[in-house]
Amino acid sequence: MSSGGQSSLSGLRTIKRDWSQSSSQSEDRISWPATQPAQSQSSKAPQAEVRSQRMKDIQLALDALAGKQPPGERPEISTKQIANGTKRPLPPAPDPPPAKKRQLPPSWNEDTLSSSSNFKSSSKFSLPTVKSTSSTVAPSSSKSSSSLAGVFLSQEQTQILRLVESGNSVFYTGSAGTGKSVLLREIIRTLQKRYIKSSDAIAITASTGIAACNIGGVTIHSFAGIGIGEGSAEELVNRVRKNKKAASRWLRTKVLIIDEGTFV
Ligand SMILES: Nc1ncnc2c1ncn2[C@@H]1O[C@H](COP(=O)(O)OP(=O)(O)OP(=O)(O)O)[C@@H](O)[C@H]1O
Repeated sequence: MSSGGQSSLSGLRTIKRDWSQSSSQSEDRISWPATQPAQSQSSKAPQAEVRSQRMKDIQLALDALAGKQPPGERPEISTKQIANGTKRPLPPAPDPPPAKKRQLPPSWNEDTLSSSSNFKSSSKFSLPTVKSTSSTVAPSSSKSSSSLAGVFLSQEQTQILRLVESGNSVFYTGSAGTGKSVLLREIIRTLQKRYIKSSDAIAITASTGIAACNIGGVTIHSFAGIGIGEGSAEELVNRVRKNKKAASRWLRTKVLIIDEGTFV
């Protein structure tokens, strides 16, 4: 190995190395680019520029040795790709398809839609018309506007309703599903209209709590103020007379309705 020097403006010297003694090291031999010799002593090139050029040359040589590729030809790997574990550069994303223009029917005029006055008229929704149904209680004299739509009392139901309206005490019964509850709701509706000023005039009761809830009333025992109803009739009457609230209820009641009365 010999070392020699050729003076340059940067102050560095070209080192010549003899690699012939070791063949195994020949592959790693660095081909140091030769520093451009100073053309003349009187050159005014700044030392910093020459020094940076020298450093670039060295860097190029090192990169070429390490990667076998010039730095400019190596693919750029972003930090994102490294984080994702993908070292290969991703293919460029395809261009998004062009936005399709909505096709309007030929009868539509876009100028018409853009006009504010016409827009008001076109945005007027036409909801389906709901036809109100008036009282459907059969050919009765009472016109109940709040009765259920589509319910027409049968002839028998209408007959019972008329008896109640006339002030008669009525007991009606029938098999399951014969329309007793429907009739009772109509009776209550009719009487509530008649006694609209004194709501206490109608006592809506039932023999059981569930039956009372179905018609919006209370149990007959609760209304009467007799507790569980133990004792003789005289004893119960005396108990009601002593209960001022219960006695007052009895006195104000004009109509007593008892649903499921057969269970009392
Ligand atoms: N006049 C009517 N018009 C139309 N539907 C009716 C009429 N009367 C009763 N119905 C129908 O018949 C069915 C039975 O009526 P409802 O419940 O009043 O009978 P119910 O005698 O009280 O029965 P249950 O004794 O089991 O309580 C119900 O679906 C009711 O809507």
